[in-house]
Amino acid sequence: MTSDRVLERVLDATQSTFNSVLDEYRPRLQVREIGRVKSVGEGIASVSGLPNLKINELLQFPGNLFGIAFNLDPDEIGVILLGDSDRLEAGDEVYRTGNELKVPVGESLLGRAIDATGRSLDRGEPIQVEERRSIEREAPAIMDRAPVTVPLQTGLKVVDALIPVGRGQRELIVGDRQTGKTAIALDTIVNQRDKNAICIYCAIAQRNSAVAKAISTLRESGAMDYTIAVVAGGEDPPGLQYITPYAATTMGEYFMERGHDVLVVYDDLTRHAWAYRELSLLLRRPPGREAYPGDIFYIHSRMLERSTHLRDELGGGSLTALPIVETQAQNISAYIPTNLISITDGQIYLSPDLFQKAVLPAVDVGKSVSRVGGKTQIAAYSHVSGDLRLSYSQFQEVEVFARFGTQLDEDTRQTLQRGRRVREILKQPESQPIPVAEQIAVLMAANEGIFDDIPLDRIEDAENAVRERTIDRHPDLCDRIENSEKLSDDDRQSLVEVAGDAIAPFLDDNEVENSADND
Ligand SMILES: Nc1ncnc2c1ncn2[C@@H]1O[C@H](COP(=O)(O)OP(=O)(O)OP(=O)(O)O)[C@@H](O)[C@H]1O
Repeated sequence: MTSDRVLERVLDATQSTFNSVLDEYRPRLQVREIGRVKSVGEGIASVSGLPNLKINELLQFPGNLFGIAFNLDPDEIGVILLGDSDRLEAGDEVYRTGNELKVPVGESLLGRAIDATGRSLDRGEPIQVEERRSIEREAPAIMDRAPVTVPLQTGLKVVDALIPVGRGQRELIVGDRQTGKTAIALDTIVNQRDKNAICIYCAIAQRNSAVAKAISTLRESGAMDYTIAVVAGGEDPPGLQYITPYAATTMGEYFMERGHDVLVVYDDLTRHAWAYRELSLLLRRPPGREAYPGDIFYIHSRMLERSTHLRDELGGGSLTALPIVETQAQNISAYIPTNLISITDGQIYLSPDLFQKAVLPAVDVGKSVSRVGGKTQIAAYSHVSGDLRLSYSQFQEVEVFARFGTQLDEDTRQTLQRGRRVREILKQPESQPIPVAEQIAVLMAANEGIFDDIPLDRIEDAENAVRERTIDRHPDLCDRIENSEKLSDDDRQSLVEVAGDAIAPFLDDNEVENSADND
């Protein structure tokens, strides 16, 4: 073979190898849409150059900072930032992620304090993410919902007897600052121990000390075992505060869809509305009443609509919402409180006047209502709630006149005597939930006038004696009450007799006839 021929064959072979390599070559291309930061403000940024961006899409900024596309105008995009924006500058690059914000969900979150994006706030191990879900999800359809039939016991006599809450209900806790709103919600969480419920405490822009206190109360009472604390601090960017309750709802839905009963406390939605107003004003959305944007009702209604009781075919789980709203100077007709009152299925109103008089929990029974819970109440409450409500409201009316020092007839004197004792009995210290059977025993005794002759300062001891004696003497009856069985006349008679025995020592060593004068 001539050298020319050899060269020709080598070239042919090289050509075919080259062609086959070229055929197999797949360049690794990554397409990223990159925009630019136009300007940065307090918790927001304005971005340009991302024409295909979708609303609510997550954007990535330098320094692992994320934001959500909020305003899509033709020439610029308004973004709410979810982290510290100190180092962000005009001209920085912005990347699309193609996704909405998704938060971790799952059992690994139980017992942890986290922020809305799943970052650990309790200096524990990093969160093990099993699954992520979008923070904005559609509420269950009407056909997927079942009626609310099971009670959610708060362990508070005044709430369980007079303003009962059902699993899947939305009950607003409303009141001025420092009236014990958080305390009621935390007591309810503490009372879910051994009741197979999952709880989520969602703190929005609360003082750090208040959040730390709430979490330590839950830890001390063992409630963190079944609770997740989702927290946005007061100094966190408004964007993070805004998304926190949606993230908490998504975390709750995960458990609801697995058939659990879930309780979510939103503490509080006044501050959530403030965060949204701040963002809207910074992004130049048109302000409306009290400078809130036009969709302020919708941000709360679409979130609370996600609370429900699912049909058995869908697992039968439930998500109960206890949103908290703060009023200024007892003005419940302000914009945000009225919105929330109309969205929810009732409200527990806390009165600063009662708080000052040390009537705690400071629940104003007259201004509180539960539109759903009554149908779910444990059967035994039907023997006590009606009479209790009547005698208490009569007392409240009469008490106003009695202050003028008028001469009182015997009936009025008795109404006052009973009412003062009922009020004393409805008092309850924090973090000390009372089981249903003991509540029934005490409230039935109060209705029957068993406490009428006991001086007010001894009522608490007498009440404790009645509770102890009832559990001791009638454990079977207590079990039946807990199982929502109806009480027979004999059962009621036995409860009243036991209460009569239990309070005897409190009558003996006191001048009975003077008790009314001591009131
Ligand atoms: N039942 C109770 N018995 C005794 N103290 C109580 C009771 N309920 C609340 N308190 C006390 O009242 C104070 C205010 O309670 P809490 O923080 O729950 O009120 P709040 O309305 O949530 O306050 P804020 O407006 O700051 O959120 C706390 O010091 C709490 O310990």
